[in-house]
Amino acid sequence: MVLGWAQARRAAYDSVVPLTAVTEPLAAALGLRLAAPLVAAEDLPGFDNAAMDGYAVAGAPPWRVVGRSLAGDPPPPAAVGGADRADRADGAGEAWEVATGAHLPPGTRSVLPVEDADVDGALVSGCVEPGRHVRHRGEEALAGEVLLAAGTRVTPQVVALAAAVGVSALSVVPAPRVAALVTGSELGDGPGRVRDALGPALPGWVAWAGGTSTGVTRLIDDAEMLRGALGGADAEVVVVTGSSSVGREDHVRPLLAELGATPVADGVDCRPGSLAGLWRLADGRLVAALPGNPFAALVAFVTVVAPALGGLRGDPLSPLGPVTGDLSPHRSATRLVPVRLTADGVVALGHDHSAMLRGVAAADALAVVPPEGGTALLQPLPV
Ligand SMILES: Nc1nc2c(c(=O)[nH]1)N[C@H]1C(S)=C(S)[C@@H](COP(=O)(O)OP(=O)(O)OC[C@H]3O[C@@H](n4cnc5c(N)ncnc54)[C@H](O)[C@@H]3O)O[C@H]1N2
Ligand code: MOO
Repeated sequence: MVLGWAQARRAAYDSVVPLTAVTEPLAAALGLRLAAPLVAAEDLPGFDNAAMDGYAVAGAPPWRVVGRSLAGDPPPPAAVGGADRADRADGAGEAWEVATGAHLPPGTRSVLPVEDADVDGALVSGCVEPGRHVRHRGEEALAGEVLLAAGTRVTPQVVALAAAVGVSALSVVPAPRVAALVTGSELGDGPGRVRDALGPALPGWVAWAGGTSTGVTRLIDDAEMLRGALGGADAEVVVVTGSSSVGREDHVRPLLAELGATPVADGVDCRPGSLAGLWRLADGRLVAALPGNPFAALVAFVTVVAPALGGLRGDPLSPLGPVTGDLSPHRSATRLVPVRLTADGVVALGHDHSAMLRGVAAADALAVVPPEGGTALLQPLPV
């Protein structure tokens, strides 16, 4: 069934569930969604330590410097005495010179920053509140504590937190794999042929939408070749460009019907991109039809492929914000228009027919213009 543009986008998203979780090292998990909560493996910090370069002390000044604790040093021995000054000839408590991040020597409670310290030979004095400039074991996280919920996107900051709490691998929803089949006997270089614009673009579109491209295969217009390539595509989503229309050599829809594929969207009421479609095969794979006309193919990609990939990754379907601008609607269908963003709204760039590329290559985004001339929305473009 032909769906409205927003309906098709929603249907593509709703047609999938997140892929089965995998465990990945931190670097490979970047950008994916947590499939399980992030749980601290260790306390953070792992031990009481100095928050400033200076002197670790206890009790009232003055203090006698008895040692040095640098970051990375083993914990200093116990029995540092801030309180035992009564035993000392000069009446001073003890201080340890400490670096930021160093173990806080046992018996000390505060760190006097070096710039606040008066040093007189082996004696240090200065003013510091009890407990100041100390980071306590577990004050940010305790081992076993849930730090982030499942569904959180693994940003570089999440990677940093995981590493800090001793977690080196994460349970994540993997990126869906996408195989591209670019059909067209006319494609190629030389007189009378048409240069392939989509094959070079598809890996970038897939990466932008959060998929992993497994490769682009060029096919001539042949039903059996398409059947073979579709059957052999090892991916969650197969994107077929061209061959989506009703001509003698347009094999996508007849083949999908023959295979008994279930339509999610069979045509979209938009211009360009009306021939876009998405189906589910009996084996669970999705097949997307992208019209051969390049701008139409991109519209189809953002309409049905990108939302499906988002759903497979466990991403939410992002709401599209309204835009204003001088945008002329189509009489009956949603129009997608390449636009540039300005402080006063959007400006249509032209070159926006189905077979064109100049408009969209120069555009910041697409304006999604409803037929009745209501509020237009801003659809981001692959970057
Ligand atoms: N009788 C009808 N004809 C057409 C209809 C229709 O409703 N009834 N719809 C038109 C629309 S809209 C589109 S869009 C195209 C879609 O055609 P196909 O998906 O079947 O694609 P092709 O026929 O193979 O190619 C169309 C056009 O695009 C060029 N092309 C194809 N692949 C590439 C590529 N990889 N890089 C650059 N250009 C490509 C191809 O040479 C054709 O010019 O159907 C209309 N016809
Ligand atoms: O699918 Mo055709 O684009 O309507 O441009």
